[in-house]
Amino acid sequence: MKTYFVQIAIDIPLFKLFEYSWNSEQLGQEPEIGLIVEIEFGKKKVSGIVYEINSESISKKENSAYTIKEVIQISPCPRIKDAELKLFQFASKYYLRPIGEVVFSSIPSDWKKPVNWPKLQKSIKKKENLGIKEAIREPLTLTFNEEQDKAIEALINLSKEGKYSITFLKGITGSGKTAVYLEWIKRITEDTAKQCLVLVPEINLTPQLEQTVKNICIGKEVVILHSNLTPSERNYAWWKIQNGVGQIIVGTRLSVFTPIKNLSAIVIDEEHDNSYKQQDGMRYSARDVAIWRAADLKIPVLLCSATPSLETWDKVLKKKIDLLSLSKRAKPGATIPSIEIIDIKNEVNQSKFKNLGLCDYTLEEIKKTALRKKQSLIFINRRGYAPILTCHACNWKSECKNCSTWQVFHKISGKNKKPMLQCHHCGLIERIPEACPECGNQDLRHLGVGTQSIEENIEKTLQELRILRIDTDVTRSKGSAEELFQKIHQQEVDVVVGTQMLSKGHDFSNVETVVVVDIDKSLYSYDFRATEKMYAQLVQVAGRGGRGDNLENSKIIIQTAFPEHKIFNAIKDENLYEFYNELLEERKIAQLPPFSYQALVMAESKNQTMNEEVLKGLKNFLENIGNKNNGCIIYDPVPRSIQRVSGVERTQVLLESTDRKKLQTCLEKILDYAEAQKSKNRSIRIIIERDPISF
Ligand SMILES: Nc1ncnc2c1ncn2[C@@H]1O[C@H](COP(=O)(O)OP(=O)(O)OP(=O)(O)O)[C@@H](O)[C@H]1O
Ligand SMILES: [Zn+2]
Repeated sequence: MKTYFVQIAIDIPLFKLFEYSWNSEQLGQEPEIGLIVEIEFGKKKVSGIVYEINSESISKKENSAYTIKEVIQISPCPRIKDAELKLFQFASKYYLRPIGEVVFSSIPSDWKKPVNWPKLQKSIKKKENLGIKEAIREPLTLTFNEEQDKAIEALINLSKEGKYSITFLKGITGSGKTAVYLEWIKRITEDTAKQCLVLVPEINLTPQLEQTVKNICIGKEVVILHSNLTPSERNYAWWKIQNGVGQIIVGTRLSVFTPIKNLSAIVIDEEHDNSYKQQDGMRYSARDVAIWRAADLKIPVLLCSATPSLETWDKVLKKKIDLLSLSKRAKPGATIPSIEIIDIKNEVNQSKFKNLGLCDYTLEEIKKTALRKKQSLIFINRRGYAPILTCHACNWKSECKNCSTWQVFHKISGKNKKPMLQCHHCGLIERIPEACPECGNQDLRHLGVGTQSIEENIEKTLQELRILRIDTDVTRSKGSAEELFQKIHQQEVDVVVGTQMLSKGHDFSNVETVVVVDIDKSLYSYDFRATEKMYAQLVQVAGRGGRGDNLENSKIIIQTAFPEHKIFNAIKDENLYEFYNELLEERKIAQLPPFSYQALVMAESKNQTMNEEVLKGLKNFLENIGNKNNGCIIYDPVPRSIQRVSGVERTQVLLESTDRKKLQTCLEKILDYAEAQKSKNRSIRIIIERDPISF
């Protein structure tokens, strides 16, 4: 046995591998790419992954005084397999992040410290010995309708072919998409060697889905993966998946990187959902990574939604993605709610409406719904009591000290449930001033509505009703969201007020009336995706109504001052064809995604001018290396839409190209520039983001 030199990737933000020597005799085996090992880095003992093997040292050649440290030991982690290494390499290159960071994002973080290894192994053994006592379940068997049958058959044929395919299952809300893909997965996993990955957008969606998966796929080991698991839960889940024991994996975006022994199919539920996009660290899209992974493994991938992203829909139209459709609600007795657009133009200036945020008609309908023993759901995308506190005399506003945004007025805040001002960006919490900090006037007023004020208004006006509020302020502790959703399922409440947490995926059986308030700002937004996002949100929210028996009065009430906006016609018949064609046409004319590819280069520091200088330098840099017009448009530096967060000034440059490869080449050059800037000036952070969805 001999000595080798291995290049190791570590979880640090440096685009560099580190050389160590490998004493095969001492380590008991020859080196292999993908092994996780213990090394000394600086003075710390850390985990690293073997990424390259050489028989001679590279660093010694360059610098003979260099002493090369030895790999200390091999971890008990299974070796990262070639297919996964390829996946990590792709993500590292495409999203321009160091490989070590990508690899270690796929492993529970406790494994990063070698001192933990024995403890982690012990905990896995303990859990294995304990065995899981799964409750005995009544299998949920559905008689599928014709469309569902057709979709299932088509999918089964695809998985039999054993090659890459990409299919979009378009189904109106409640049309039984979940039932279809679960039946498919159940059939695939009848072969006990096979594993399937189901990606879901939100953590709070998984409890109900977990039960449904277990009731349909009886006897299969279902593993749930999301960021709210305890470290020991995550560790065991990851272990089971790697070893092929967990056959069905239901997880949020991070699970897309999990090593899976025999991955045979991927489902991306609610594929349009923005939470598939990671917005910090490695800014990846789990949907796009999942599709790449499926193509690489030559397995089928299924995207599902009632409201596809325009990117996906464009590919459907171009026949790059196959289409399967479900056009009816699946449950016998379920209805499609009627849509009522309520014009509030005449009411917005009336003090009654201003105080309540709800018009008389809406209140009346909520009351009638409760009298019929049905539930109402009020959707407002803003938590807190009111978005701004203001002084009537001098026009002072509750601006955050650290950010270029307003602090939100919370009437109930923290454990003591006291009124406070909260910044939703930096988290700054302050007492409500007794008088205006500028002019001393004591008459401070709040502007606009939030979940808390709507809740309070209904409590006051419809006293006999039982009300529940669901937003992240009340669901912060683990498991509490689940408890609250149970209250809705068990008919313990008449009216639910909540944020978008309410809108996705929930299968409520007694919601008759759905009310949507305060959406007008998003209808005319600078964000070119605003209409698409709003459409998806409205259809999803509307889709929570009329899902059970005896809900023929089911209706969706949308309060708006712009009833003529084209979005409302599109929602009325859940017919997206025409509406999407129109949106695509607009994007085509403006050469916006999906007709071009975008990236952001962002600079963050305490100094806006410095940010701009550095970003301006970027253009010169590209010109100097002869890259001026390499098929990319590079726009001028501008402040981000929220310019300052936590005292940090944020500036961006947008890059656009109709050619993905050209954009990639350009970004790789920019990465060199960013790295050079970083070593010159430590007070500035440069971030590159592919395919951004918010600006
Ligand atoms: N063939 C069927 N017969 C009876 N009930 C069905 C059938 N298919 C699905 N269902 C039921 O209809 C309800 C909605 O189905 P599912 O959740 O699969 O729809 P979905 O299209 O995924 O909905 P959404 O997009 O709104 O989340 C569920 O309660 C499900 O059990
Ligand atoms: Zn702030």
